[in-house]
Amino acid sequence: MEKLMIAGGYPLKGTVRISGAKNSAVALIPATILADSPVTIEGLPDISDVQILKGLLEEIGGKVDFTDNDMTVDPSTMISMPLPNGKVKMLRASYYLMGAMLGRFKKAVIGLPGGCHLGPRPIDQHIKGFEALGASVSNEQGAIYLRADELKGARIYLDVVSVGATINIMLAAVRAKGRTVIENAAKEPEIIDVATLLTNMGAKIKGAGTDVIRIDGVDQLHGCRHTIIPDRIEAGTYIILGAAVGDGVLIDNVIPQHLESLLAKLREMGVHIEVNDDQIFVRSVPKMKAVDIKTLVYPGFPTDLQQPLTSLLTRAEGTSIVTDTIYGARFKHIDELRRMNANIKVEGRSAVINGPVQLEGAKVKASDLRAGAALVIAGLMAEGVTEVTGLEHIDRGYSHMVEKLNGLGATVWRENLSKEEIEQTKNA
Ligand SMILES: CC(=O)N[C@H]1[C@@H](OP(=O)(O)OP(=O)(O)OC[C@H]2O[C@@H](n3ccc(=O)[nH]c3=O)[C@H](O)[C@@H]2O)O[C@H](CO)[C@@H](O)[C@@H]1O
Ligand SMILES: C=C(OP(=O)(O)O)C(=O)O
Repeated sequence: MEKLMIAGGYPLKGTVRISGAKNSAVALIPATILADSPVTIEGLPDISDVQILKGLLEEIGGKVDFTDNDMTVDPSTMISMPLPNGKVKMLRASYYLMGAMLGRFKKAVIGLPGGCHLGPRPIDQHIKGFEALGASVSNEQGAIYLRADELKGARIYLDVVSVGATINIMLAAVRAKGRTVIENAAKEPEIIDVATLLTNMGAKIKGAGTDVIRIDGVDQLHGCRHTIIPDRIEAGTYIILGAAVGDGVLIDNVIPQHLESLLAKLREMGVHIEVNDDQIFVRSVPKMKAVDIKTLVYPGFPTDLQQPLTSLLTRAEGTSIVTDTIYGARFKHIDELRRMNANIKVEGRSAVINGPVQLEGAKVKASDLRAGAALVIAGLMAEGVTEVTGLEHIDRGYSHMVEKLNGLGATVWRENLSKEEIEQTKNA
């Protein structure tokens, strides 16, 4: 087990290149199951979620080569192996194996997913979709059992706008008989990316990126090459970091339109931002204004950037209120930020942040992926050294974070935990 050491209080400068999108990657990889010949996905991030999914595809008999961020999957030798336990519990997106395996084999057994603990994360809308397509679904001892004699297109209205349910239903529907219409679908860029891959594989999908998606089922899907979109959440994290401690940070390989809600808020705070075609330049300013933020489905402010932004808001003058309408309990980072001298309290679904304060280095623990990002940003802003544990969460979603930070002039390194520290982490 390791901890991340951060020598804080120094300005960062230079260029950071953004990796492929985690939340696309974790759907694109399972989508390859639906093809009958090899699929290559270019530009995948080097993160543990991707490695785990690679292992899961191999468990079901796929041949997978992952070299220099490009993954080629030969799905022709895959079998419908039950996956009730094991690796599926290590990430959220293993739920996409349900839609993809159901679509290909008309049956699947997949353990309930893991991922970040952000309060309750039900999958009732995924199940409603599978049932509407004709599958019988049961939950037995923590695993979902799915079976269908035949999948038939259906009209499905999502009661909750869900990224996961939208993609999962697409995966199950592309090889179903007839037309499926998903209404009240999520509109996140990752959904368009998955639809693009499936279309390149021969699927017939219209409307991805709007709230009505129409899918006309086809009998077979074939191999293709696909380049993943850049990670807007990783990009947003480095933009926030640049706003916090940047003496001129260029974020390279981004799609600026994916980040409009964040850029608007940062401009409101007074942060200096310049946008080019696929780059965003950000520079910190001595004084920033407090702002209120409400997380919403895309194109609203993303819940995944709420935690990193909280760290920056400790520097803003006045009171900021951050309300998470998607995950009302996504505030486990707040206690840790308080250890670093932040003046924040949680009231219901909101965090109330009073600033400005000078953060101070401390020993803190990442409880989930974006809490980890928030603590790294706070560590870079703080005076003194910060030690962050819980790195397995950060490794799920940030490719080569230490190298990227040090490339901007930070002094950040990983160290093994002592036996004593491992015991303390277990008891915490
Ligand atoms: C792997 C992946 O892409 N993860 C992202 C995805 O998670 P995920 O796909 O799990 O999130 P959803 O969009 O499904 O969840 C949105 C909201 O709907 C609720 N809900 C969802 C499904 C369901 O069947 N029933 C239900 O009630 C959830 O509890 C949540 O309040 O979108 C989230 C919201 O942008 C992001 O934070 C995650 O980073
Ligand atoms: C919550 C997240 O991921 P997951 O849904 O994979 O747990 C995230 O990426 O912030």
